[in-house]
Amino acid sequence: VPNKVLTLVLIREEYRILLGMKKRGFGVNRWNGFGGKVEAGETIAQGAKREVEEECGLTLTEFEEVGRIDFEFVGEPQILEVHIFRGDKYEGELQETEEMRPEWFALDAIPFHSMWPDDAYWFPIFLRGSKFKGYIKFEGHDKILDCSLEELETT
Ligand SMILES: CN1CCN(c2cc(NC3CC3)nc(N)n2)CC1
Repeated sequence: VPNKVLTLVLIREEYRILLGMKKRGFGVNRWNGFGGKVEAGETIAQGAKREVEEECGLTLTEFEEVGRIDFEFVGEPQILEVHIFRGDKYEGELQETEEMRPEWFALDAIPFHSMWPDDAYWFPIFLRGSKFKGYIKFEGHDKILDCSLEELETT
């Protein structure tokens, strides 16, 4: 079964990061970056930029892919291949949408208890500016069975 390619964008400033409270669908009631599926005819980066606009109204003007995590769920054949981007510069007005309620968080107050459990493992690598790739196996949506993360060159 081919992987399902998804995007995740974390817009980060010096001392704060932009997250959105997911109001419906996959990951509902958890804070997360912005992202979604990659559509036919668009690159992964174009898909990432589109999802940010759709989910919070901002237009990314500078962003780069910094990580990739393959997620497996016990009992499900399809791997989620999540491409993670750091958003550096943006334009536009932050807005709440049907999908997401955006909010800025201080880097020392990231609400990990209300996020996907894997975030606590790879956010520290992301926040020190490293590139990374990993594989994380879940049982359901709350239990991590295996986690392997590799830090690549430091950007
Ligand atoms: C489009 N979405 C869906 C997937 N996603 C995930 C997934 C994730 N863990 C995986 C066990 C689910 N952890 C974060 N932080 N984000 C990014 C946005």
